[in-house]
Amino acid sequence: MSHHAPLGIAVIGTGKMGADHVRRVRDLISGARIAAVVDIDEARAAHLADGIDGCTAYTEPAAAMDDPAVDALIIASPGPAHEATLLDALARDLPVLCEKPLTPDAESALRVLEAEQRLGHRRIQVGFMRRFDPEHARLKRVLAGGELGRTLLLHCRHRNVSVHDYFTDEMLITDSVVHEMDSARWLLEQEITAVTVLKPARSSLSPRVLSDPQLVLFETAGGALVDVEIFAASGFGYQVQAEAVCERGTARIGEGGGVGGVLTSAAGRWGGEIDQDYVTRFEEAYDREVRHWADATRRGETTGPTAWDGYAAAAVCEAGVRAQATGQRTEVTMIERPAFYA
Ligand SMILES: NC(=O)C1=CN([C@@H]2O[C@H](COP(=O)(O)OP(=O)(O)OC[C@H]3O[C@@H](n4cnc5c(N)ncnc54)[C@H](O)[C@@H]3O)[C@@H](O)[C@H]2O)C=CC1
Ligand SMILES: O=C1[C@@H](O)[C@H](O)[C@@H](O)[C@H](O)[C@H]1O
Repeated sequence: MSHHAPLGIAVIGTGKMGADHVRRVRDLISGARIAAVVDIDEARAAHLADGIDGCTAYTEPAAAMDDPAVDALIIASPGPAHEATLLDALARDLPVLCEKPLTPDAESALRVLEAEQRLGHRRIQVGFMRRFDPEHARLKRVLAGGELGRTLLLHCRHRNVSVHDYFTDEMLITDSVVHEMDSARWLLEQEITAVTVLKPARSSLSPRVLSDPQLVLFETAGGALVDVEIFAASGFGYQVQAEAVCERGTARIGEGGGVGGVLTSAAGRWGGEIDQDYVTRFEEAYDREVRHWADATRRGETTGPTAWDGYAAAAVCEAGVRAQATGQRTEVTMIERPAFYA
């Protein structure tokens, strides 16, 4: 498929991320337009469609997929809804940008992986947008450059101001730490082999259903250790930080506090602002991610993070959820990487 007419995109799930992707495609992505929006909340989709020329609102993902104006999909419904939509999309050979997680557990991710392989070509890009973040890309280049030697440790901090009211302990792993699963695999170019989860005293300010914060430890195939602090309701700001400790030095990102990292000195104080949300902290990454996907799709290609990457993260999530529940170090079980995803 090579597109001259604008690529007609359906956005499935029009909550926080979906609505942001709709705005992004509408305002920033050349050669693409929003042809449909889908939400089980009929009023939400209808309200969004109202402001966009030639956009139809649906409550069923499959109905949008059957709309001849729709060439490709962005899936931004919650993780547990992704599998059914992905399988329907693959059955129709539609290109998809699927928000992370691909699916929340390994078995469902494997079903998606198998369906894409049966189709015989890649159609899924997974929304691991940190790979498109300039800071993460610089860290990747430094580590790949080899001057610092092997990476032995990766210290990560992942702090949200707050989370949706439907957030659970499990989602700390499958919805939040899933980002570090992907960034660690990508930065270190190694699979994660085991997960341990430790819980300090919970913050009395976090939602009662959450044991928040938690400390998650990954072991990797090459012997590196990755520790991740996940603090879902930190209250004060959005921070994603990483420091790689290598044989000949360290490299760290995420210290600037986001919003351009401007440090001010005034009125007897110094400091800067901290982003309050991923929507601003990763704005450039999302823009680059969606542009990359739309451009590749118009060329008839699928690139970026693969369904294999989504499956690998889901396999680690599954071990992580078990480790969280049992307090035990839990080994990751995953299939061999199929040649299809080499
Ligand atoms: N890459 C990133 O940094 C981020 C990714 N996400 C991901 O984006 C996705 C959506 O997250 P949010 O926007 O925060 O959630 P949200 O709760 O704000 O929005 C989800 C929307 O999907 C709708 N929905 C639920 N089931 C559906 C179905 N089967 N079909 C169609 N619509 C359905 C809901 O009614 C709601 O409007 C999740 O996969 C999440 O992990 C979310 C935030 C940041
Ligand atoms: O993907 C995201 C959310 O779904 C998740 O819940 C947050 O913890 C992450 O920081 C954000 O990037």
